[in-house]
Amino acid sequence: MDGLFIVFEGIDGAGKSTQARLLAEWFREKGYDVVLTKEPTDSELGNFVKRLILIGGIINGGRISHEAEALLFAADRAEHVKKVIEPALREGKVVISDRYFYSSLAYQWARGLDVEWLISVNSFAPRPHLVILLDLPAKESMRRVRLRGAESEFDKLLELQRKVRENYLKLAERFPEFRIVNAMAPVEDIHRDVVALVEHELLRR
Ligand SMILES: Nc1ncnc2c1ncn2[C@@H]1O[C@H](COP(=O)(O)OP(=O)(O)OP(=O)(O)O)[C@@H](O)[C@H]1O
Ligand SMILES: Cc1cn([C@H]2C[C@H](O)[C@@H](COP(=O)(O)O)O2)c(=O)[nH]c1=O
Repeated sequence: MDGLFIVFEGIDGAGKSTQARLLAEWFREKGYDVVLTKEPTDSELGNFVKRLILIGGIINGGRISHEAEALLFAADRAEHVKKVIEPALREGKVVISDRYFYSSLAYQWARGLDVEWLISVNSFAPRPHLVILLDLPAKESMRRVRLRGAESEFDKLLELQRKVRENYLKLAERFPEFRIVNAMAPVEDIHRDVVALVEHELLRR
């Protein structure tokens, strides 16, 4: 594949969509053809998955299993890969995705699934050239997304974000495409760090 494939990952509110948009603008100003995309996708399947997570995974009054949830994310991803990512890369475009299969590894692992099973379920997904992990403490994530429900709900969500963050840091040790960026910095400073990583990758090609 000739194009360049970059993924932003991180816990909720880490600044992925902000940085993905800024990076897409940076590439476009330089004359590159860019596809800015995300997961879950904006397709019918992706919207179904998004609605399902928002209502806590409940179908017909019962919670679906975490395995079924992981497979639904993977089904949306398979369509994303076949219909959007691979065609754009074949045409030599820059593809920037806000979340990808590493989100399944970090989140569904935090929900108790086996990470090796998750890796195998997602093995159809081509590895990107760069994964930019926007690393943020869970408390700041909660402040940014303003998830202020009942105290018990807040504690549960905070604990989940903590686990997800830890998982991402473990994944960064396992997958060499990861680069960690401090997401506590101001937006413009993070963008500058991201551009430096991308320029380094462009020089290697
Ligand atoms: N570096 C930053 N410092 C402070 N606030 C930020 C920073 N980057 C983004 N934000 C703010 O934090 C919120 C979440 O940002 P954004 O939507 O980019 O994150 P995200 O990682 O895509 O979130 P989600 O995973 O929930 O979709 C927004 O209100 C955004 O303006
Ligand atoms: C792709 C993917 C996502 N998730 C989770 C992560 C977030 O909590 C939501 C998506 O929210 P966003 O505001 O659109 O980023 O879904 C997941 O658990 N597993 C995945 O594979």
